[in-house]
Order: sequence, then C-alpha cells, then structure tokens
Amino acid sequence: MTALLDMDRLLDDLEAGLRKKLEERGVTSPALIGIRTGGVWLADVMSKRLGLQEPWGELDISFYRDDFSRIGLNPKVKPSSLPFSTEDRDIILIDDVIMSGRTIRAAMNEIFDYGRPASIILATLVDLGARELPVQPDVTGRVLALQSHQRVKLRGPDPLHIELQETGK
Ligand SMILES: O=P(O)(O)OC[C@H]1O[C@H](OP(=O)(O)OP(=O)(O)O)[C@H](O)[C@@H]1O
Ligand SMILES: O=c1cc[nH]c(=O)[nH]1
Repeated sequence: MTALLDMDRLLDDLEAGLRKKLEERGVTSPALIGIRTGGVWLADVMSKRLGLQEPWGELDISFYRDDFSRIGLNPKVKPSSLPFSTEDRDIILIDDVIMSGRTIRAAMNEIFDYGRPASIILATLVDLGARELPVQPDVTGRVLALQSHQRVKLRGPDPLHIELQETGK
C-alpha cells in the first residue's frame, strides 16, 4: 500500500475546481450523482463541502457496462437510486477515478434514461489518462500517470487513502 497523494489537498482542489466550474456555467442549483462504488463516498463528501441541500443520487452502472454480456451480474449489484428526475437539471456527475472512460459512458447512458439533463459537469478525483473513449472530466483533483502494469484503488472516506496495485502484466 502506498500513499501517493495528499488526500486533503486533493479534495480541496476538487472542491475549488467544482466551485469555479459551477460559477463559469452559472449553475446555482446542481443535482449531484455519484457512481458506485468509488463515487458514492466522494458524492457524500462533496455534497457537504459544496453545501448542497438536496440529497445526492447513486448510480450503479453494472447493467450499462459494455462488457455486461461477458461478465454477467455481480450479486452485490443494487438498483440505482436517484431521488430526483434528471430532466432539465444541471448535473454534477462524480467518480473517484477515470481511466478508459467506459464507466462514464455507461453512467451518462443511464442518466439519460432518467430524463434529459440541461447540462452535466464531470468531476473525478484522479485522472489516470489511458482513455479509450473521448470522455474528459471538466474538473479533476489530480492527473496521475501510471505504468501499464499499475492500477490504483481509492478508499475512503475514513481514512481516505490511495493504494497502488501491481497487476503483474
Ligand atoms: O474509466 P474506467 O476505465 O471505466 O475506470 C474508472 C472506474 O474504475 C473504478 O471502478 P471499478 O470498476 O473498479 O469499481 P468500484 O467503483 O466499485 O471500485 C473507478 O471507481 C471508476 O468507476
Ligand atoms: O487503476 C485503475 C483503473 C481504473 N479504475 C480504477 O479505479 N483504477
């Protein structure tokens, strides 16, 4: 296990970036959605930091993954829970990590099944690059370049830490 980053600073940077983006876009009443599982604790933390009054939502994108027919359904999958319609809303979509972009592609497909949003701001705590789809975060805490055999796992919120994993490939 390796602590690669100052996690408090990372959260501060993500919050500051989000505040700036919301101001730029003139968004005053965003609806926040976290992607399970890594985006859920982060949605909770950011909702509090941004002082959002409305409950945030959780997306489980398992059914929307592009390899669903290959991997089938994990028994731990729970239905998504959005306590609001996304129709005409300004959405903050949040996740701990972005790499290929496939999770975000799946999340956006699911969001549109709940209604057509007015806009989406994508925020990720860590951006690993190595994109396979043209999906970029609007706000990110830190860009981190890994070697091809490395992966990271973010765990939070208490204690908030990042694990570096060697895949052996
Ligand atoms: O951009 P991508 O290549 O799709 O990778 C990003 C996703 O990978 C991790 O999720 P994971 O599938 O490991 O599940 P978890 O959130 O339950 O840890 C992370 O939390 C992101 O959701
Ligand atoms: O290293 C990685 C790659 C994708 N998603 C993660 O959470 N970590």
